[in-house]
Amino acid sequence: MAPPQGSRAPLEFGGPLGAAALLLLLPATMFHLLLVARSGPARLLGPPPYLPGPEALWSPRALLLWLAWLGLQAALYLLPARKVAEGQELKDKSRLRYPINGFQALMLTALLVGLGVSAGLPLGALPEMLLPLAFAATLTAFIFSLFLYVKALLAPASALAPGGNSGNPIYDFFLGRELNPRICFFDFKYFCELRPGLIGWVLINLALLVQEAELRGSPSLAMWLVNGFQLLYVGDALWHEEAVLTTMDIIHDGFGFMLAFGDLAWVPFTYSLQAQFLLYHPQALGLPMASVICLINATGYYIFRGANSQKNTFRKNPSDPRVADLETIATATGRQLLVSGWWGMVRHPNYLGDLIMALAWSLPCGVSHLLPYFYLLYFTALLVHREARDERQCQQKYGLAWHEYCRRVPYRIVPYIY
Ligand SMILES: NC(=O)C1=CN([C@@H]2O[C@H](COP(=O)(O)OP(=O)(O)OC[C@H]3O[C@@H](n4cnc5c(N)ncnc54)[C@H](OP(=O)(O)O)[C@@H]3O)[C@@H](O)[C@H]2O)C=CC1
Ligand SMILES: CC(C)=CCC[C@@H](C)[C@H]1CC=C2C3=C(CC[C@@]21C)[C@@]1(C)CC[C@H](O)C(C)(C)[C@@H]1CC3
Repeated sequence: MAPPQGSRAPLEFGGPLGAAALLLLLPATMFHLLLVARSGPARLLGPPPYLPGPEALWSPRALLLWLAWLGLQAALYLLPARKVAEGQELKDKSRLRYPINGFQALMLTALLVGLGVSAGLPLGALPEMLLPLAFAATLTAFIFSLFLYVKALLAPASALAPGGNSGNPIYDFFLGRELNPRICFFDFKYFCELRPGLIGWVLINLALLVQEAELRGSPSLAMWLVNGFQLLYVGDALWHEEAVLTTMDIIHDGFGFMLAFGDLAWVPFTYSLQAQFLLYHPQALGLPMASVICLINATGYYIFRGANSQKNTFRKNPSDPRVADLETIATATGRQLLVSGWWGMVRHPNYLGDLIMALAWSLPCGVSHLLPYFYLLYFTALLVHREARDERQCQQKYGLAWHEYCRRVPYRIVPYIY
């Protein structure tokens, strides 16, 4: 059994108490949002319209459907991949290998859903099942995180994450102990981060669009925009799948309840909130306003993609002609930091682009309710917190060079503001 590691790593999320609170708060928030989105007043800050009884949450059919979805995505993950990528170097100097076939999984899922619908599959009935499906996903996340916690007890010390090994079971269960839990080639964290939740999100959006068409004759322009923007975001994530290998979640965070619940339940059931809201609260949106919103989304996407691609290209090969002319700072680790281009504008240009897109996803829902802006508010808090965590890690990693970078690029996310 591996001894607890990293016990001196500073505790995050308010330590064991904060982790215990989040274990309850995150699922409660998700169910609150699901209930409120379909209620008339749709008040984000008000009480839920009713408290669902066990019969509204528990459905063997929903559980079966959810497990079949996970099974389908796992089977698609195991299909031959166009490429196998290597991850970052690990503590023991080894590198893990990852299949790059996420976009293929998205396309095959679309094909299967298309075939199902033409054979009579009632996609428009899915929105009625959101509550029991979310319950099934939450249950799965709890059981799966328990499995991951136990599995980590058998893992060698070198396989453990820098955080998540405090010795406090609740904290470690929440944060995750093992960095890259796997069975053979099947990497649980990498699979969950990009497949069932992200693809499930766009499928739920599509089902909401279909139900709106069934109810009102055709989908509204607002629903088309939300579906289109979020499909672009998910398609982009899967097209640039390899880039996820350099994100904080894969490199630094253990795989525990936070990510398992986040990937499997939180993403599909709360990120589809705008489309859920639009089904029950139709909004009239004119073409001029729709064009402005498209422009906002395009600007956000341009910054998000430009910044992420610039960093990934640079990390893969600093002499790549696309980044070779950028100004850099040398660090004691041998790695360099970009100080011009996107990364010379603010220290997290990719977060800025992501936030601008988040705004564009909410605007089609109008300004009469706060609820569709939940994603923007939550995401701002998540990214500000994430930026602070990354800052600490970079300070540790790069020391003086990081200080120099912060001096040269003083703003974190929004130029001249933050
Ligand atoms: N939709 C959602 O719910 C969420 C989306 N995201 C998105 O995921 C993406 C990835 O985010 P995340 O993993 O947090 O962070 P980043 O992709 O920004 O990665 C941060 C890392 O980049 C490297 N880095 C920082 N500054 C520089 C520089 N100047 N030059 C070169 N490398 C630098 C450092 O790692 P090193 O030096 O070791 O390479 C640092 O640890 C973002 O676009 C974010 O918006 C994130 C969370 C949730
Ligand atoms: C509140 C809660 C449960 C927090 C858990 C956070 C997770 C929901 C997010 C942490 C990092 C994420 C990323 C994406 C989705 C949300 C989570 C899992 C991401 C896959 C979305 C698509 C992007 O293009 C991305 C690949 C850059 C991104 C990676 C981080």
